[in-house]
Amino acid sequence: MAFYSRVSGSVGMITLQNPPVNALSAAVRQGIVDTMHRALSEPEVKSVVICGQNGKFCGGADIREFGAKMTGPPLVPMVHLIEAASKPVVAAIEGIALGGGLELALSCHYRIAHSKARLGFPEVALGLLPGAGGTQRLPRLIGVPASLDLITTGRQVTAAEARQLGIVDEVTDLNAVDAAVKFAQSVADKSLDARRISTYPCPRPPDLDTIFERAMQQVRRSARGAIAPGTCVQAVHAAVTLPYAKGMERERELFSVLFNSGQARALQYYFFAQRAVSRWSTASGARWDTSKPRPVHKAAVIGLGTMGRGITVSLAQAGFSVVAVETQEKQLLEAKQAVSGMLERGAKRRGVPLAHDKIKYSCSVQAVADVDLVIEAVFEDMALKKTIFQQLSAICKPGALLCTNTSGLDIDELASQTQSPELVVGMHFFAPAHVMQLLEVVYGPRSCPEAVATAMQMGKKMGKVSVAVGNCRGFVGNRMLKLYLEQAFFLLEEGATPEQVDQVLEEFGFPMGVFKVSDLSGLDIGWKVRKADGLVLPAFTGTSARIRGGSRYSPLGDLLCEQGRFGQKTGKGWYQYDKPGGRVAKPDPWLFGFLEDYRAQHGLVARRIDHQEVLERCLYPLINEGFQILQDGIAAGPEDIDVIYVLGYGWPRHRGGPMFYASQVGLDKVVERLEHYQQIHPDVPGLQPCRLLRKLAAISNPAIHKWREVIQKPRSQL
Ligand SMILES: CC/C=C\CC(=O)SCCNC(=O)CCNC(=O)[C@H](O)C(C)(C)COP(=O)(O)OP(=O)(O)OC[C@H]1O[C@@H](n2cnc3c(N)ncnc32)[C@H](O)[C@@H]1OP(=O)(O)O
Repeated sequence: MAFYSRVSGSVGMITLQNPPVNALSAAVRQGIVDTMHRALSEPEVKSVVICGQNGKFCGGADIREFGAKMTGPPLVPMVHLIEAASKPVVAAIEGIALGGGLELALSCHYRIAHSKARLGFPEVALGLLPGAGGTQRLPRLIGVPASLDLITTGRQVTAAEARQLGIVDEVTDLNAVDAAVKFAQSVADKSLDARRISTYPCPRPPDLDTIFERAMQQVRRSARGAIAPGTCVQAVHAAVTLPYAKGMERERELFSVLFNSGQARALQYYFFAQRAVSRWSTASGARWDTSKPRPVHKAAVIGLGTMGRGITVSLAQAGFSVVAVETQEKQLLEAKQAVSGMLERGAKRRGVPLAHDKIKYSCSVQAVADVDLVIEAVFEDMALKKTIFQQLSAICKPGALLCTNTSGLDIDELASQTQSPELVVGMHFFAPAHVMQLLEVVYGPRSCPEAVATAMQMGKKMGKVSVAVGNCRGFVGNRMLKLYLEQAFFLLEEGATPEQVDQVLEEFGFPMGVFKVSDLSGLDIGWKVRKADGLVLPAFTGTSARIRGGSRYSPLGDLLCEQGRFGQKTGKGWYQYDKPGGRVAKPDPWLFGFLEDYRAQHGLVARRIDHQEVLERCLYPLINEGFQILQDGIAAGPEDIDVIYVLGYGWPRHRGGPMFYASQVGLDKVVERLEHYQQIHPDVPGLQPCRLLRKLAAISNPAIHKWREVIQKPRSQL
């Protein structure tokens, strides 16, 4: 709602009230309309101030209402009512003015912002455009190039930048509402003719066509299939080329196209999913609201390879004191230099103070004796990790949390090396650890709720989105990835090429296809894991060369590694590069010959594989594994899986994540296609729809937020 009061006799004050961000719900819009009419009808009121309760002006349209039938007054007539008012209206912007909130502010005749306020049009991230006149008013106020930047990127600006751009009239360090009241009194008698932005002509730069062409090219490059950014460009174009009323009509048409698109639904689902994962729960019943994190002031990182360095930087930047340990003097020095460089670049980019003095480097593991939490980040070798955990258990003070950065090893096996297995959790960072936003927090069967809560909170403090997952091989992300990789290999055996598979996946919206990513990460990493698992056997031919444990296995990746083709680092992998370390992937004629020889050797006849099959074969087994993970209680809900895939594996955000995508495709269709492929390839693993997927498909594809009701009480696998 919005409530009305009178200040100093002559100022009508409208206060938005809808915690937590004063979003423009039906009740708030109704409240604004009613109180505006009241302010305009009271003769003593000479001017009006609009502000938000609890130091937040307005977070925009109420996204929770988007899926439901529209009630209450629409936004557009509401902003027109304000702009057309005969008394000056001043927006007092504290905290945030985002989306519809900024549109509300732009309909006011003046804007006063607190210095800490942030303003912007984040609609593009929800698959929308500013649909209450934002695309028509902003260019009239600040010009086309700056508007295109803000509207197509969703970038939020500080009050200082907003002042510089001309979005706000005044910035104050004091109370913005008091300042707005004073300001409103000072302009009470002033003419409003020059204050209604919709009446301004839209500035028309001479190189207009070039500006719009460049903007379109830019969004096409960065949007990877998302439709909202390009539509935002079209809406701003209407501001320049059409009179205001016609521009508003065009804005409405374009908004409606976006609003009704599957992309907007996916992005809005994702918005809430990313927030939902902080309300974690574990298979044993521990929960975010009943588990208290332990205080952590000082942390340690053991092992300063690529991952350890990134983790050290993240911890120091988050304000923790860090003890960084690498046992060899030479490696320690190298790591110190690398970490310093990363911190310097980070400080420059983010305009924050350097965090060098937060880190103490040591060659001795004894240096971690007094820390509150250790993150072991040595390479993926269970024997080595076990030794370190035995040492840590003996050295660390009682109550210290022992965490391992692993991409898939058994947390419980490590916990069993310590005297306090309840204090052991996994923290699976993604490379580069100081950049990637995702953290999988892995709880073992014995991890206590406080340990999980502490790791989750540490992740948040490091600026990460932490997702709590159960302990199993590969956890959530890599467990599902295995199925995706396997299918990609099988497709090569059957006649596809790496370029074809990658192209399909990139058209779907992944920044890179599976083979390009493998080349980037290094083919030897998976090879080492497969060797440790006993999957890499000496070369021999015949059907048994492609069978492991009764299922089909493709040794293609192993064969490439045997040739020393490890990907970008060696200049050759699934593609060729101009030099070792080169970045630009080019098709390699050698590989075509290699695949032909391989097929001939194994009696395989290449067939034409179409786009649809590549997509379904790569994605549906991965999705099926996601359902198996839910069935096993390893992830608490589909949102957890989707957030992991969007933030950790490049799944296109405008498709919501693999589980949301499946819900859009239709679960019955996913089951039907998996069964189809299973019939054709009965020996291929991962094609058999799991019980939960079948069950959900059978009850007519319930909406994703209803799945939890069907997922049986997670039975602890742990
Ligand atoms: C004709 C249509 C015209 C206009 C279209 C629009 O206006 S679309 C909406 C545009 N606004 C946004 O996109 C803002 C989205 N919100 C945010 O970016 C952040 O939430 C915000 C406001 C910067 C606050 O961030 P913070 O990190 O402090 O908190 P958090 O993100 O966890 O949010 C707190 C809870 O508020 C809920 N929430 C936030 N914004 C909205 C909103 N616009 N509508 C409804 N609810 C919103 C958010 O979901 C959190 O609640 P939770 O229960 O945890 O999910």
